[in-house]
Amino acid sequence: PRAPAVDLAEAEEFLRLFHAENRVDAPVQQRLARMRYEVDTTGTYRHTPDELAYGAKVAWRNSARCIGRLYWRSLKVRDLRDVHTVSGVAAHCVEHLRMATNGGKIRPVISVFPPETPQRPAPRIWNEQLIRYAGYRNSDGSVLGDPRYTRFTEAVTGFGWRPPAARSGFDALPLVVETREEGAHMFALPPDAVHEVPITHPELPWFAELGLRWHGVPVISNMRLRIGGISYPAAPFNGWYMGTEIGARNFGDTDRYNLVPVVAERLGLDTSREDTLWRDRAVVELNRAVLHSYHQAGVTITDHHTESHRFLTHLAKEESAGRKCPVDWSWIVPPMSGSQTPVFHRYYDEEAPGPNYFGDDDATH
Ligand code: HEM
Ligand SMILES: N/C(=N/c1cccc(CO[C@@H]2CCNC2)c1)c1cccs1
Repeated sequence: PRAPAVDLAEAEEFLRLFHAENRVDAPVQQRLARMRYEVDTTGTYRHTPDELAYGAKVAWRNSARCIGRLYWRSLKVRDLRDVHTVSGVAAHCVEHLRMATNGGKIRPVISVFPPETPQRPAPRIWNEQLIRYAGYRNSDGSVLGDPRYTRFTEAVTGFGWRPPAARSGFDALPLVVETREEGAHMFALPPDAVHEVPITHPELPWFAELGLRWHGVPVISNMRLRIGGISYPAAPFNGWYMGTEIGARNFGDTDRYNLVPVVAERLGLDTSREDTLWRDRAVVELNRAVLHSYHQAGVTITDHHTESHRFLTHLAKEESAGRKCPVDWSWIVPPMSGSQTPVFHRYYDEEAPGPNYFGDDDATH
């Protein structure tokens, strides 16, 4: 059975938007006629490089959960729609890491691999992010590394992946890429493509003894880019981190590295009762260490206060451009000190128009 043809309404809406927001010499009717002909004869249609680049940028602009949208126009779009093999996808993902890292001055980049078409299914990347750390479950139930990835670690180990001789809490997992023709294949990331930051504290020397580090560049690789009815399931994109993602969530969540009690003890805080606010004091120091370390290492990072102000600037710019800006308050408000940021104290529009990025849990694919 043929895959459902492209949603013509979504395709037309996108092409009209592209023509409206960009200086395009050809009349939109011609472009629409060509698209309809392609959909009728092949069940899909191909975006021009300019349409693809614009679609990826607008999908970012439409991402209601993203606080970092002020720079949506600066996204660097890599058109990799002619890369169909697992080794080609893997090699370009490594190149993506190098381009995005840029010696620490991180550049927002997206790599767009082939879309789903009736003729050929798209390549798929099974990692949630290009760089994630292994989680090794010990017999006593304790975990070395990131507890979020114990199942992924067991799966790739079953596939033949071998951890480093000396396992650590920060061993980068292999990339898993699948195509219909070749099946799923694993690729180790070259260590020099994984830029890492050692975590130290601006005033507390003992912090370094915790032996913490984190990778510089976050690259989301499990979200589907949808543009004008076309679905690109492999389109890894990166920005830079907001410190709270590492300091409050990756290091702070009890089902992740769970470091708040450790830091509280080393700070000598009274952890015997909740109302000493030991958790709040420890998570602040954890976040100060993250921001300090990235600044020391010359790796781009932003704090949740600065990023909140930037986001409200973006919101004002969108409103003066006559566009609605979709915002999911529960994601935009940072996971610590919420009411200390200006994004907390207001309401927003919620509905998100296309193009957009979709997670697997999102209803519409
Ligand atoms: C340039 C710096 C950027 C910063 C500081 C930033 C910041 C963030 C943060 C803090 C989140 C919430 C993540 C979480 O709570 O787990 C987020 C979500 C998101 N960002 Fe951005 N972002 C940036 C660039 C980008 C780019 C380049 C794209 C895509 C082209 C993007 C697309 C998204 C999407 C789709 C989400 C929601 C993810 C989901 O629903 O799971 N962001 N961003
Ligand atoms: N700073 C970032 N943070 C994230 C952006 C989107 C998603 C995520 C991770 O989301 C996971 C699923 C829900 N929380 C963790 C993190 C960026 C990654 C890629 C571009 S910017």
